[in-house]
Amino acid sequence: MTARIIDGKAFAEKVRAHVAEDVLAVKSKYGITPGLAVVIVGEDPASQVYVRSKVKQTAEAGMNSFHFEMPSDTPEAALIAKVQELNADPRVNGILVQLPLPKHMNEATVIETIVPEKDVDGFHVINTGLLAIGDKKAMVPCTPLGCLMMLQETLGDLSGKKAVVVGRSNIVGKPMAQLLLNANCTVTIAHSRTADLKAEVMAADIVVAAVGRPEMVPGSWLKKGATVIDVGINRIPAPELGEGKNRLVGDVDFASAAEVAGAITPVPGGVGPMTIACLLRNTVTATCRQNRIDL
Ligand SMILES: Nc1nc(=O)c2c([nH]1)NC[C@@H]1CN(c3ccc(C(=O)N[C@@H](CCC(=O)O)C(=O)O)cc3)C=[N+]21
Repeated sequence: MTARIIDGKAFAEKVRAHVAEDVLAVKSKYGITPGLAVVIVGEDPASQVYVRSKVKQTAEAGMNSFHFEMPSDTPEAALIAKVQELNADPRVNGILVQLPLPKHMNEATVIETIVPEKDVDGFHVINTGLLAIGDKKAMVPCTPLGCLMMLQETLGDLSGKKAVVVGRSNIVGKPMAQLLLNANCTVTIAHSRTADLKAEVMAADIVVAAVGRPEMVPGSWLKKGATVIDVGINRIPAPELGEGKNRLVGDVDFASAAEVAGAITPVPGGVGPMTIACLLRNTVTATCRQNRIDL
């Protein structure tokens, strides 16, 4: 069997085109331009590519993009003051504080400072709680939302499917499990202490891998025909490409998994582009809610 490749890049382009249409409508009907503010503390070279495409795609969607870089030794109080300033700025509809933050900061304290209505990452406890009770007002974290969209596009109705989420982070694993549960899947969350990970994965129709360990899920663990969503973005040395070169791999061993799976997302070109598209989508949603606009 050779799996169907789920083209996240192409899907994300469609989502962004739709977002651009909505932005145009909000502008022409209400004279409002959605604005997204991104705050980055310290310079993490791995996030540079991500930030650049985020800024570029915000502009392409016709939205305003506000960008703030603060040095890594910024006091937490100064970052909180910045967030409060953005909370109060009517041109800013969405606020993203790039994670991880430097170790001297408490991430939860900073995230809880963002007003929930502008929390386009969906990381605020209010949004986490709204998602947990299945309330449509929840801002849903971008990566799990992108994964859900790809699953629905691939499988249609997810009701009754057995899903395993490998990884229990607050930003991917837990919200992913909530979304799958809200979509009527039977959900297992597996993690580093799971007794028999292979058996859990083997039982699943849907596998979402979000652990950050390069190629840790081999094809031999998969049920035949399973749908595999690979959230991992790992940079590993690739001497075959030349000295000092790297390549991107997921948390799933793509070559062996593609022999067994029914459909699978590639890395790159799978979940990553969908994450950014969903961030833009969330920013438009936030703009409409803040201005009581019904598109
Ligand atoms: N508050 C916060 N929200 C985030 O959503 C967030 C964050 N912090 N911190 C960093 C991570 C990382 N992240 C990525 C999103 C898209 C790609 C992406 O589009 N990747 C391309 C490849 C890019 C490349 O070639 O390196 C792909 O997978 O095809 C990557 C990484 C969002 N993050």
